[in-house]
Amino acid sequence: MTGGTPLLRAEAVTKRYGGVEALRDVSIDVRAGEITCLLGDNGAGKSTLIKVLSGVVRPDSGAIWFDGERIELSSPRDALRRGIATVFQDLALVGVMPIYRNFFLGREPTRGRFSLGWFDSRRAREIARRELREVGIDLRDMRQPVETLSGGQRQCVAIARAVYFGARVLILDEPTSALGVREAELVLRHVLRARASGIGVVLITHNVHHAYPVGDSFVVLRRGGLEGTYRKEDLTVGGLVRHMAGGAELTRLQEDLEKMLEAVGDAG
Ligand SMILES: Nc1ncnc2c1ncn2[C@@H]1O[C@H](COP(=O)(O)OP(=O)(O)OP(=O)(O)O)[C@@H](O)[C@H]1O
Repeated sequence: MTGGTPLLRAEAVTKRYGGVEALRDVSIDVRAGEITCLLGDNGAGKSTLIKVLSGVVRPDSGAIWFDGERIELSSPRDALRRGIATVFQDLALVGVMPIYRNFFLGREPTRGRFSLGWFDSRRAREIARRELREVGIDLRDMRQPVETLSGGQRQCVAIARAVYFGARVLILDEPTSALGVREAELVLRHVLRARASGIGVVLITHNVHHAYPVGDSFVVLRRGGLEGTYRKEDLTVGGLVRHMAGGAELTRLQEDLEKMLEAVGDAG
């Protein structure tokens, strides 16, 4: 286990929706300069956990710690103000708007001495072009609508925006789902750069083959509970697949089957 205080920690978090226990006593540590992968089957509780970490839902019980201090996240804005940025699957991009406009959506740089200064589009275009070029997306015209970009490029715009505006924790909700191999690679490279800059990344995915090469630790959820937390050095890709697929339950099933076969053999 890596020492030191985690940047962000959820401790024994429980969240119920009516009779459904979406999360049961789940803990996760997010460390600066590491990628923490959050994995689990459909309905395992991944979305609920990231909603708790990003201030969208309040847990029924449990605690959130940031920089060693216990905090309450009252809203997504509150989380963002602290440097916890989440890129949800819809990416919060406006397809028909130019790339640079999307990059600054709601946070436009202004010119002039007064707060009512006008939007400095030239500067905004330069910044957006520079930031995207840094992650390997070299586009000539920042005025082209964001919808003309590929899925991976759009994902990178959303990530670059969060990083540029000072994310300390970056939560990515299935950023590589529905992407081809090359596109997923583009996004994962970008995620690695975010890690190298000291950001604590939470990467939510179904895909073990995307998670394993980039992850430092792996949190596996199962039916709302914590199946386990593993460090990369203690885990093979096969091991991670087994944890995802049910781990202990599958092992028990295999043992039961072996016993049955032995019994059949003995009887024969
Ligand atoms: N707003 C809600 N109201 C009622 N039940 C909910 C709500 N949100 C989630 N749930 C339930 O909580 C459980 C966990 O759901 P959650 O969306 O967190 O899982 P997930 O791991 O993100 O799944 P997926 O990969 O399918 O998105 C599921 O049984 C789901 O039906």
